[in-house]
Amino acid sequence: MIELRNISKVFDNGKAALTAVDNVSLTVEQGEIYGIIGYSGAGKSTLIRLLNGLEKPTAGSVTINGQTISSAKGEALRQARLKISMVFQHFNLLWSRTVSENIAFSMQIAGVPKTQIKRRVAELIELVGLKGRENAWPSQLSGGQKQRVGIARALANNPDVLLCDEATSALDPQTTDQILDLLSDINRRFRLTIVLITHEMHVVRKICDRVAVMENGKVVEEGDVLSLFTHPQQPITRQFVRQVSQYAEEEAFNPDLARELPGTVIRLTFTGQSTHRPVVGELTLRYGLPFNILHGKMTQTAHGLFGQLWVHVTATEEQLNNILADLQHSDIDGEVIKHG
Ligand SMILES: Nc1ncnc2c1ncn2[C@@H]1O[C@H](COP(=O)(O)OP(=O)(O)OP(=O)(O)O)[C@@H](O)[C@H]1O
Repeated sequence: MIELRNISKVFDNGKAALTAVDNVSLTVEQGEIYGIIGYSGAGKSTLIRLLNGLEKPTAGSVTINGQTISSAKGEALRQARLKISMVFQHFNLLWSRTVSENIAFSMQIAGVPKTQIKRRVAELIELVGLKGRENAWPSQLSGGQKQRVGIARALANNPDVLLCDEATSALDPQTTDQILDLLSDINRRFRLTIVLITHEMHVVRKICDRVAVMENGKVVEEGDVLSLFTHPQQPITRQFVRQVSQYAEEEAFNPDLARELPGTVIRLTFTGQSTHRPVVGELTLRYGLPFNILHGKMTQTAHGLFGQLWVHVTATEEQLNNILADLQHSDIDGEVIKHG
């Protein structure tokens, strides 16, 4: 659906060159919610502007639905951009137009007949939950309502791709969740491909299928959300994972606890179906050993739960090997973090 091949963007003001996006290659599948996370200055905004053709890459190509956006010009680029919509952090509404008029605007520009516009606006108002607010002015709306208008407006021309640029960063946590639920609902109902950029891991955890982590213009880590949460490889990814409250630093397992105990401490990491199994109970019954739970945490993502449990047990070498084999068999990652 979306293919970025070796994309680089260098800004050169004559004195110094700055590489904002550095050799990025990504593929986003049709119907996916794809997150791009990074701190300020990582290159996310530049990357999203390359996706909708607002910036031309210095090197590489951007292809959306088989069309090469990076080399499209004039009318071809204009037509392609009609199918790539954007939702902004600060809503970017027209303040002198009502809710309905804001939503209608891009259809008027595209020359859609009036009766069709009226029907589509009513449909979109319903979809984003703004019934009764059709004639309100943007200044009369809450932040969440403004973003609902922004989303309705972005959907007006039935886009193939919805780009969200920090769409919830100006909202409070409760409103953020409502807007994320709306985006997730739209994605499911219309199989609309969504690419969102954010600096909040909560957004990724709540609605993304896959995620790319950006640092200094590069994608340093990429994968499905559950794998990234359970096996973050890069220090920056670990920092983002810790951002999510359940994984906050103060709730991390205290390694001193393991050092003081005789025997073995195993960290179990489970995802998906394995979170529903009474694993510790099963192991206790099978081996007749008392497992002591030292620490545990669970996190919900768009693809189900994942969790980690730290257990302490005194077992023979043979029992321990069997326990680890059993865990592997049940799709649970068992890591001995202290032995003997
Ligand atoms: N038009 C431009 N001219 C020169 N430098 C630019 C331009 N646009 C972005 N940059 C630089 O490119 C780098 C990446 O910026 P970008 O806005 O893409 O990052 P970001 O991850 O979106 O951060 P933020 O969330 O703060 O916008 C920054 O160092 C920025 O100063």
